[in-house]
Amino acid sequence: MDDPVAAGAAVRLSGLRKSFGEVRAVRGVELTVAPGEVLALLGPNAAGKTTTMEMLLGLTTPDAGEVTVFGRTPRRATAEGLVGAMLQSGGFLGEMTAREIVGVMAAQYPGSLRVADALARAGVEKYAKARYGGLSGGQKQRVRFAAALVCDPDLLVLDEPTVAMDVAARADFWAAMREYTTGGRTVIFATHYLAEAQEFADRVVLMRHGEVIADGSVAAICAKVDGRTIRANVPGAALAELRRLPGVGSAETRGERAELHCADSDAALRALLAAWPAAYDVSVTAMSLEDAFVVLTADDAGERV
Ligand SMILES: Nc1ncnc2c1ncn2[C@@H]1O[C@H](COP(=O)(O)OP(=O)(O)OP(=O)(O)O)[C@@H](O)[C@H]1O
Repeated sequence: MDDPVAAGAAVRLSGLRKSFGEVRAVRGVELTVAPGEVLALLGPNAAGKTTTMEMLLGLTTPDAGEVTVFGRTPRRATAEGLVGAMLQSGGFLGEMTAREIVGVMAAQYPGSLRVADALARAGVEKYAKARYGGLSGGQKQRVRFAAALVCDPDLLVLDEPTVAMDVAARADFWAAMREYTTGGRTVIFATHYLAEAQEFADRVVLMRHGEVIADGSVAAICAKVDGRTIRANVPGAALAELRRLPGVGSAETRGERAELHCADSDAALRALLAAWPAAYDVSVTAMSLEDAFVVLTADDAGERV
């Protein structure tokens, strides 16, 4: 490994491929993650995010390509306690308590946190003695977070970590994550909550059909998509008519509420108001990560990226 960035990387994925029968889940992913980066892995359902993470953790064997985690094989990095993971699949025995689960994890790694600290960081103390099987979905997620944290890993890999958490639990979770990353530790998380990526990630990697289609800061990803978004209530307008307006790249409607992604929002706005003078509640905004996501992952978007 001659490249010093790659040599010191937290994670390096090169030429990674994985198929399940006819399904080409991951098609040649290249990714180098520096220590200390907080990276959000985004993409629509079936984009290949979970499969990529499972290969990164050594849980799935790639058909081709190479994975290193802190210069080691994924299994070795995990065995050394360098990696903590929270995945969608797999759970814990329902009869065990959170304290027992986290205790079992801690016993495997010499440099682990105290069990009570991991439970506190994940906000689990109140139900630490309750059976895992009797907890709610969001509570189970917190226990899984405590189990991922307890080995005090340098890299956390989290697949949709806040799914099933309520608003307060999500806020607690991200506060704990901020504390964890302050020391320069690395996080890779997949999410469908784009606001979480926008707020917490230094870097966003967008996958679609098993490939990385965009990689950069939130600002850089948004800048990949030219233009602005016009939102307006447009009584009587058909979607096809809106899509044909000058300057409009793509459009969606919900009832009379229209959302137009525009390369030239000035031209689009003039034409919109000329055609439908009764349009109201009009706003024109720069691209958000969510807008960019919609445009970049649309099925005809392959040529734009
Ligand atoms: N064990 C498996 N057996 C067969 N097909 C699989 C398996 N795991 C994943 N796939 C397929 O690979 C593709 C990618 O799935 P993956 O779970 O990696 O996507 P994802 O981006 O994580 O999706 P989601 O956002 O829905 O979690 C999908 O078409 C999925 O059906």
